[in-house]
Amino acid sequence: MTTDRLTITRPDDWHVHLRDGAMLRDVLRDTARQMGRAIVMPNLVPPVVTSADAAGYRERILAALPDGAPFQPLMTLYLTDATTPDEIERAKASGLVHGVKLYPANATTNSSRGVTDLRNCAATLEAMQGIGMPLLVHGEVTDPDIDVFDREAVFIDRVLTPLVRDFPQLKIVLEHITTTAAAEFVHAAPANIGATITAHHLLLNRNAMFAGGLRPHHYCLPVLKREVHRRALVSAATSGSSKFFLGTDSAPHSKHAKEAACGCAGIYTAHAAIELYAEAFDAAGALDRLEAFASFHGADFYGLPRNTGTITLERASTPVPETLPVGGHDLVPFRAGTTVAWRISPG
Ligand SMILES: NC(=O)N[C@@H](CC(=O)O)C(=O)O
Ligand SMILES: [Zn+2]
Ligand SMILES: [Zn+2]
Repeated sequence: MTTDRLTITRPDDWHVHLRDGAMLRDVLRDTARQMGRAIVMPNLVPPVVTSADAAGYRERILAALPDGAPFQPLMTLYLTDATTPDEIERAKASGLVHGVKLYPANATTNSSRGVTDLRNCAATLEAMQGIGMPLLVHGEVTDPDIDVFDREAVFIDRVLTPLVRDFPQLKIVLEHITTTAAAEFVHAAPANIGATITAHHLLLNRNAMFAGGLRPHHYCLPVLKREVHRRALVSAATSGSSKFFLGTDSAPHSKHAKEAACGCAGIYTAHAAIELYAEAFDAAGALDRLEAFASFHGADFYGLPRNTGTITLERASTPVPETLPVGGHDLVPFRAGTTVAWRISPG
């Protein structure tokens, strides 16, 4: 029997880029339309490195929210070589900061001030472990000798495995996992290790970057992988394991920044996020597992209450515009000019 309507507890997005300035208001509307809360990434220019930065950014988000939207931003700090244990204490005491993000220096968009060597952060990681502040990880090595498709797997061997050994109580979220290696690592790890999975990594393999020509709107980091990896991610997301939860990594860049000689990494999915996950779960015959993945596992991992409201999804082929106006520029959303198979019921 196929399900055409599905009511679930309002989901949360445990990894999203809302940006700042002119872009913020437009992308926030998409996220706030469906998500109860979101873990907001700190890779602004300049990055969100102190609790004071996070509090200021949170105020700008709240000011940009549509009236009456029941959305709560959950703030993060950007870890640098210079982040102190005191800053972690302040972050915890603020009650606003829910994670600290590790970007290996130059691994991805706006990561130039990221960590050059995790050994510089030992005292800070110790403080995070002690007070239960999660470390959120962009898990790719930056060594130019490592093939771009292997950067996540090598990160797990070289960085994550020793990190878990040295800080066994540290809560860690391996963000936007893309490989069998990552799914297996997280499955086998203790309960303090979780992972987010994006909709686009559940729906696409790397062929999508080269379908009939170069497709910059399918370029993100970590880059799309082979079909065998996509299948492993679908298995993990639909397994029912509480270690895996929804994190869109919706990462807006303007059309001109993507369609360029050196195009930016990032895929925009916030306009249809839960709808795209519904497609992926439906294709796997696992719609009954969507609610726990989207609305329970993340909240439980972060030690936050589950949302109480609901949303209803209905099966209906829904067009996606060629472009969306975002901050005065055109942005090309995921599925631009085509359709998504689900929509949120208006009534
Ligand atoms: N995922 C991406 O391709 N890009 C993200 C950064 C990130 O999450 O690595 C961005 O900020 O644009
Ligand atoms: Zn990342
Ligand atoms: Zn991201």
